[in-house]
Amino acid sequence: TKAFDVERIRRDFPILAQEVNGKPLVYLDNGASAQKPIAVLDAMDRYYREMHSNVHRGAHTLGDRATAAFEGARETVRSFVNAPSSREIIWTRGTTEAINLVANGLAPRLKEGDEILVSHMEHHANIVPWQMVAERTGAKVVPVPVNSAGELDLDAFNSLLNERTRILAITHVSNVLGTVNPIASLIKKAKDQGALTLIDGAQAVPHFKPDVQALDCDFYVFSSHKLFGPTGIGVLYGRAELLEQMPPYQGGGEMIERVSFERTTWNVLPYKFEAGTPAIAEAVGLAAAIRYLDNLDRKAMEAAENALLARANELVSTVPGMEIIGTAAKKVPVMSFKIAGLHPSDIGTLLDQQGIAIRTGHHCAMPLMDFYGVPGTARASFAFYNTLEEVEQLFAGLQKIQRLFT
Ligand SMILES: Cc1ncc(COP(=O)(O)O)c(CN[C@@H](CS)C(=O)O)c1O
Repeated sequence: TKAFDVERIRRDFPILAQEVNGKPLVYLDNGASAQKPIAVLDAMDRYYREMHSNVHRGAHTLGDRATAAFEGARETVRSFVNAPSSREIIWTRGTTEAINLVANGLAPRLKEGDEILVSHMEHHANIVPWQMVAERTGAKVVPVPVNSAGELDLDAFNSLLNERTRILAITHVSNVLGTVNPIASLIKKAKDQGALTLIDGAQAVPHFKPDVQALDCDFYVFSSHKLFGPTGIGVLYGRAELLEQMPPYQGGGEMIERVSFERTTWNVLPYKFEAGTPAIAEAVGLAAAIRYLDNLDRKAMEAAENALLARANELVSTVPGMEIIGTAAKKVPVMSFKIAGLHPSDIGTLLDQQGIAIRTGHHCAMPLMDFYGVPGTARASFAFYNTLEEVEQLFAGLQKIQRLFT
């Protein structure tokens, strides 16, 4: 794989070339939201300048242009996840709404004593919707524990998966730990038990393309804004035969076939789940982000990301009292950590004064914080446009803080 020319790549991301607090911005909070390439900005600008209209109304030329752009974006997403049909690609506001849609759609199948298997490393978006549905149906949410390295306890998984397991809802990648779960085998085991499978791909898709047919999962969800696309839009991939059986998530225009006060019938897939005017420009922006990624050498991108994480791991020992939280064998370039004597939020604030952006807190994964016995962590999450120099700057900043404040 040819060397990854990160300096040329960085010129595609205008936001990176700025100073924060008088220092060059070092943006290491990509797990919270990634930055956007010019190709995305141009695609959305061009959409509004030349194509915008409401969609699926078929009344005039601009409407046809907007509809073609919108449905073309859906096809780009279909290809990105290798779904059999674009009917199985549902636009949502993001990962959170996609999971809520599925949880509500599967609720009619759940009864007293049924189990929904999740993991202890889940984001609240893949815990709370299931708790809400369990509350209503008498089902139970059962968490699979993780080990101290932040890997799923596979023995526990095997013993917790049983004939009462109706759904396995699990993250592909942990937003806190960076752990990549062995989801292909987890999905197979769940299917052997007759359970449906939902995979939270929010932190996976910035690093690799999911193949939903190879994974053979029933649902796969992610957000555009973590995949270098705009906020306000996300994707639910769902197996068509399941989506057909699920009731609509929201009512309104678009999702109907015929409305009368006597009886209302639903539209076909995917529109049954897309009530109201959609996020059209955002769909166009997400498609542009996917095309941008498709033009990158993915192997080189992965090698560059792994080099960033390897450099960070090497430098941990230069900061007295620093400890990594999440040391799985298979990780994406996310590094949560704590420093003895320092509160995570102080680390974040003091790094920001040096122009360095990381995230601190519970990262919407409180059960995981409880497991580690911490109120929160500091988290650096790298993207392919970060540089080894930025990793060095992070640690120089941490060394300075550690010296000054402990
Ligand atoms: C694994 C996982 N699952 C769901 C979500 C929610 O994505 P939304 O686009 O907000 O709906 C996220 C978003 N995690 C951000 C914001 S809390 C982070 O800083 O880690 C996630 O990482």
